[in-house]
Amino acid sequence: MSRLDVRHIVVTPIAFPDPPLLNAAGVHEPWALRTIVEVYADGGLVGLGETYGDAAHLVLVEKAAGALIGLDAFNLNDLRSRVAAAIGVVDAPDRHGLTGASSAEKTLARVVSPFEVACLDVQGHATERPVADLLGGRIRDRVPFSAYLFYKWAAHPGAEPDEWGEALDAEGIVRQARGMIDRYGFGSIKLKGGVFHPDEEIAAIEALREAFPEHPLRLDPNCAWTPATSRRVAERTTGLLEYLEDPTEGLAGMAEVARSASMPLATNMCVIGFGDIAESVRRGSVGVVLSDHHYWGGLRASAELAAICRTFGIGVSMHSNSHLGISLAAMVHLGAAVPNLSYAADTHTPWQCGADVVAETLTFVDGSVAVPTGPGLGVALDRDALARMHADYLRCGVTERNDTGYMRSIDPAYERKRPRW
Ligand SMILES: O=C([O-])[C@@H](O)[C@@H](O)[C@H](O)[C@@H](O)C(=O)[O-]
Ligand SMILES: [Mg+2]
Repeated sequence: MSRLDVRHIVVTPIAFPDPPLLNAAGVHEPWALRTIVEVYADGGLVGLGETYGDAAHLVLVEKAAGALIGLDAFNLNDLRSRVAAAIGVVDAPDRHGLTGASSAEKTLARVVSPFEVACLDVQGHATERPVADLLGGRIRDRVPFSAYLFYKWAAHPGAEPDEWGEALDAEGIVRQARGMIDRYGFGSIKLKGGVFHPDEEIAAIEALREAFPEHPLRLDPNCAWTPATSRRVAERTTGLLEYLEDPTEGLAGMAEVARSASMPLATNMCVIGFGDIAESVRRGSVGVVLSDHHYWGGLRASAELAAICRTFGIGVSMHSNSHLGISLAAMVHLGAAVPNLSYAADTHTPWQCGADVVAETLTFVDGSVAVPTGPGLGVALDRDALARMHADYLRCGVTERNDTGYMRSIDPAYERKRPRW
């Protein structure tokens, strides 16, 4: 096949309603932001990508798009070089800090990612093969996800309650788990912690264990605890958790906790780039890495990460932020092709409350999503939804995810602390 050149790229920032989910940084704003990338190539082929919508990131994505015209959609190395040259050495951190520290390397990876996914989608359409085949071929036909529970308010201030209702204690969390498992069939459960005193979050884990004796459980406080608190929680949750995610900050702190914890420690906050892996292995900081193609540089980079983890006997799962159906499809293709996806992946899909930018959203059956068999990612844009969500972006007034700022607008005494306990 001859070259398949990129002719035109459309970058569209969008917003969709987000429930008031609580975390260690504050609370989700009423709108979540994403950016949708459409890459048009020779022969009328189009590929899709999805990424963050924060203003500083959007500027870089737009800059990169301009540099990719004429790129051969099969040359993903050239894609990375062009993006690097277009944006220069720049660090565009996210404000919430829930995906760990920022760096120029991570910023570049974040900007490359949606274009890489879109080019793989183009390649898939050109070859009439699913993206999973381009990543080495599917090892599984269905990719398992976990129920991702959040403490939450019933509604944003002044708004109508959302479909999930309030969850501010163990009883509310068990109710939420039941609703999510009834609807999606998830076979494992993750609780987003770092919101209440660790004793309350341990009580929620104990209540989940009682209500769901067979479901593997995880707890993720996003580094809200000191190493000493983390060790205490690890001891009290022995036998309850399949892994404890990012209890404390940094590779040294995690290693200190890992030395006494009976369960593996997982992370999407301290091993966030290839440069972190050697030190993590040397220190024994983590037993599971949650890959995320949005900030590891795309699907191929995430597959490389998984191969390195395999070498060192480190487990692999997938991290999630608020996302829509293009990202879900990308995660499913990656999950299908990674041999050592050792844990069910995270997803925020239930929190979208049905909103999507793709025409036919992939569905969960028994907690898993079937790997699409059609060409490319196997999802198509719903153009009316895209236009509606872009209009929402323009009118919603949110240009950057700011969980702490939003929380402070409701409770001026709120302070962001890491660690808090
Ligand atoms: O959506 C959230 O509030 C999560 O806390 C998210 O931003 C984290 O990045 C994530 O889910 C995690 O696993 O740390
Ligand atoms: Mg996490």
